[in-house]
Amino acid sequence: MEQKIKAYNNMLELIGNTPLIKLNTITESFEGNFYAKIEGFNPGHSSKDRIALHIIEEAERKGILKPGDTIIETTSGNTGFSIAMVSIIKGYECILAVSSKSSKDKIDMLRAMGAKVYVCPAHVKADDPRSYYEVAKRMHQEIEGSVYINQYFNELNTNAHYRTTGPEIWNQTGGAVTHLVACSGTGGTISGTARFLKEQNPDIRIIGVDAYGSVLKKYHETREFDPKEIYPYRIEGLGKNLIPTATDFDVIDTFVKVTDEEAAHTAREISRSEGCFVGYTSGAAMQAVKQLAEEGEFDANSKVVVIFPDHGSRYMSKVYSDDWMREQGFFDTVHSEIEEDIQYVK
Ligand SMILES: Cc1ncc(COP(=O)(O)O)c(C=O)c1O
Repeated sequence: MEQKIKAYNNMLELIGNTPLIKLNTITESFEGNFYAKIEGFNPGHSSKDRIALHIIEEAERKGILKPGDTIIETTSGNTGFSIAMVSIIKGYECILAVSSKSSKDKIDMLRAMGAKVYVCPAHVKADDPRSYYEVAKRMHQEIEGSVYINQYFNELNTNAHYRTTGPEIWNQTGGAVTHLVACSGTGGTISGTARFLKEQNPDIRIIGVDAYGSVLKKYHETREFDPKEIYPYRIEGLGKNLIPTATDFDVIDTFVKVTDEEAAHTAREISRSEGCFVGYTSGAAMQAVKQLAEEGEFDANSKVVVIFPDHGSRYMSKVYSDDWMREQGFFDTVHSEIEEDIQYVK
């Protein structure tokens, strides 16, 4: 009798439908019920798989992309990895302009996935010719038949989450979700997901997470771009020094800012308390949940969904390195240095 082979046709079929997992320990003292959407379960280990697949398939559908064409993007690492993965399977060249703030692990991973990488200085203005935005734009002009994903200014980024992340959360919670807490970088995740959820139930509270050193929170409150809000910070993928059109500020109720230090410690705490190995911005999102709980945002009936955007393995030389934490001054009086857990047997 012929055996039925149970196999996926390729990695792309595994994108999306990530699990929603109840948080138990880290939220123990808070009122309400808390669930994490674990985007590290995507085959490229982050939520960016969703937008890479959606944007590339839309370009194919419109006849913009032909076999062998080049896909160009700016990225803090995750989007690049996802685009490189989709490009391999679909047969495109992939060029990535990345920020020098990205971890070495991330850059090496992009190279491992066959991408051509340009590392650009992180602390220059967005319109500086050395910024990764300007470098990507230039490459796009120079390379014939190239497609520039432009995730910060591409409505398809937001649409990808409107079509996938939003409906998944609605179905996984049986429509009971009361709060969404999500990081905002391009804003695609929070805006697309929120737009879908608010269409189902306009009372769902949408809370964006921003970094100190980013303009997003102030812009949301005043609709004014304030350059005085901008200064260097460490966390990658959270906050921005410009206003992305992929962000729909109208569907976000409020923004919460978190520090680099608290986000880093909270990422480590999630891993150690929930057994869920997550990235730096997951720590930021969870830190925002902690601050909101302290402010009395939740009650016993709250069903809070927090999005954990990527997997912890990408941060071994950053938040999961004690040396790095020490160099940043993150082991201070509030967070004393963790006990030495490694025993060297001689
Ligand atoms: C690790 C990480 N977390 C969060 C985000 C924010 O997601 P979005 O760009 O959809 O706002 C990004 C985006 O670059 C990211 O790389």
